[in-house]
Amino acid sequence: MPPNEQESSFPKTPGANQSVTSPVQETRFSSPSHVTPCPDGLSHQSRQSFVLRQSLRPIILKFEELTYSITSQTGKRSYWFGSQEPKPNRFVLNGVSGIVKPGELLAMLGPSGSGKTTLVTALAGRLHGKLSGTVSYNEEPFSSAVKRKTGFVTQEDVIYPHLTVLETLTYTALLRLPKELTRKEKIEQAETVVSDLGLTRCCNSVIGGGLVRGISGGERKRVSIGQEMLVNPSLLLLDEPTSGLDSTTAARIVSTLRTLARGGRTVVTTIHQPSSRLYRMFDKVLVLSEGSPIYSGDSGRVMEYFGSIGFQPGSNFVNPADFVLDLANGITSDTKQYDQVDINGRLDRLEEQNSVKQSLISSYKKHLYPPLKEEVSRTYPQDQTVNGSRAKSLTSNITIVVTICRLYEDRWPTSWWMQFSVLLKRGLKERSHESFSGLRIFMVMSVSILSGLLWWHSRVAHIQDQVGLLFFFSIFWGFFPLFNAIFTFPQERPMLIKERSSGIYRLSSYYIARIVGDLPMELILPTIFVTITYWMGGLKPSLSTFLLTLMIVLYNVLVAQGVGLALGAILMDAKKAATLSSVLMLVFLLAGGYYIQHIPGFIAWLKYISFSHYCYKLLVEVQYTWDEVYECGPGLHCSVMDYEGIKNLRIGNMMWDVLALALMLFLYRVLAYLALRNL
Ligand SMILES: Nc1ncnc2c1ncn2[C@@H]1O[C@H](COP(=O)(O)OP(=O)(O)OP(=O)(O)O)[C@@H](O)[C@H]1O
Repeated sequence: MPPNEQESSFPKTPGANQSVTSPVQETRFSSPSHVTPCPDGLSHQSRQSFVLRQSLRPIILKFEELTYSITSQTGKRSYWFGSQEPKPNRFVLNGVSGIVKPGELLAMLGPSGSGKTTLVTALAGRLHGKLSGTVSYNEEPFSSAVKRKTGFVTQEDVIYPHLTVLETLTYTALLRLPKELTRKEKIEQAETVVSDLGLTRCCNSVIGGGLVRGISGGERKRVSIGQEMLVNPSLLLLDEPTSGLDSTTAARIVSTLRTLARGGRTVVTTIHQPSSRLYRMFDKVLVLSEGSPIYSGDSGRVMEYFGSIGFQPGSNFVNPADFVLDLANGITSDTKQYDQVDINGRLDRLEEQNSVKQSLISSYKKHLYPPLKEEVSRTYPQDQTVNGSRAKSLTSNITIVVTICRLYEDRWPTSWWMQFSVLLKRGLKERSHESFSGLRIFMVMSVSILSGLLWWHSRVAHIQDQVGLLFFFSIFWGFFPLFNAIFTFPQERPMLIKERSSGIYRLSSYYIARIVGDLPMELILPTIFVTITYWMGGLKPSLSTFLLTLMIVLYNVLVAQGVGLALGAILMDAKKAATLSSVLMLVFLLAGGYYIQHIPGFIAWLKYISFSHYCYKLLVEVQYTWDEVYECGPGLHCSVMDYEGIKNLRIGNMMWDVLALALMLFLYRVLAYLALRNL
């Protein structure tokens, strides 16, 4: 990384210095002769630039008459079921149409709650529910191929907080770039994005978030954009990429978006309150008022249009964005200010605002919608895509482009094994702080030493104490891994949704990587615990018995972890899962066979679903032999197997207990996997 690269270098892509030209002129970037991704004879640097800066396969995005409604609740509770009565539908989007071509940057403006996020999510193919109307990408519906060519930056940045900027982008590159690129090339792509987005200065800083201090909000947003840029998306959709940022950083981000658009991409962004400097960078704007469009077209013609329908700004020097946002709220230059009106006046004012909004919606339908509808329904020649006729006439470069496009159309960008190994490494790195957290180690060490002292050199003569220690093993190493595991998927949910909706990896590779990644710590801590407590507690001084005890405890840990994963994945709510697992563990504790020896028959079945019961039984089975005796009264010796607490366990064939645990180990993990599939 060049040491002199400073943030001021941002952005350095070729289009950065270009003047804002019409999108029609810009389509030259999409010419196939320019989009050769990796022609031989070029340096690495220029190869990367080609891939990053020109769209491989431009997309014309069209949306027609999009309408989306939600059913909210009235708040009245039904007497019997406590459910709420459904309210009539509320329109979040109402007849929104538009067209964005490669090379264009469209901004969606509107007051808070006007439906911008809903619209951009619908265009990204991620909106589920009652969406009507059509969205097409080069005249085709949304598909996995489109998904892979689409970058979507959500309003909240979903990035791992403990990875550095470079690590974040490198892992994304390794996962998202096609398998035909070498590992080295992918890493170089990530480095190029780091420098292109002016992130060089903070590339080794952790992202941060929550309680972890990391890079700034603007830098984090650029990392999110960089993650999408890595795959050289043909269509880039962003939800409020500038919210919460200072005007300079916001301008930098919008300037990057414009540069990306100039590279032949179709870029759509929602934006809250752009300054006039930012506004000038947009090619087109779409203004929403309560879900209905009031303007759609050239950004430069907005004042002219509203002037033509009788809405003039109060002064000559007004930011067009402020002006249209006021209009979208129903506020015109004639509307009285808040502090100038009383309660009655406010009611009048609301009516006035509603009538302004209605008048703007009607004007849109009358003046803007007919030509827009005509433009949207026109079929555009596919000569902007490599599959078009122009492509056929071109030389060997095209072969490379077509190959790359085909790669992007594969179901998955990388092999299962590659996904697994990258996800495993990324997970280990991200969670290393928590896996090896001093607090966890301290907790396990202190509990093991304390229990070792409490059971210090217990003897078979004190059979009840010894059996209690074995029961404690099964319960402690049931609770602890279960509680750790229930948080796994609720915490990972946003990342999983984000990455799975981008089609980056298979669920199976993620799932197995996650389970394997958690294993070392899940197994190391109980090993330390058992080693300390077993010998301090005076259990059978035999290496083979110790090893068997350890294996049973580790087996129990894996089953408990599976239960926790399944509960977390099914409920997807850590609080609910924690409550349910407390109840479950309490049931297992009571039904385990240690506290209550004579459980009534009608409820005795509970122990068969308790993994702690099987673990406890196995621990007793390996600890004692049939010929062992204990002092059951003064001068009296009884067989250990006749001790009430052991007799009731019905010790017999260990194989069944091992099999029961194996079944649970498998079933709970399958349950968790199936629950994740429905995310
Ligand atoms: N799934 C949903 N459940 C309930 N309300 C919803 C849902 N989706 C959207 N809405 C409502 O639809 C309206 C539009 O929401 P949306 O997030 O699209 O607005 P926005 O313009 O992006 O707002 P902001 O600028 O504040 O982010 C809001 O009133 C929101 O509460």
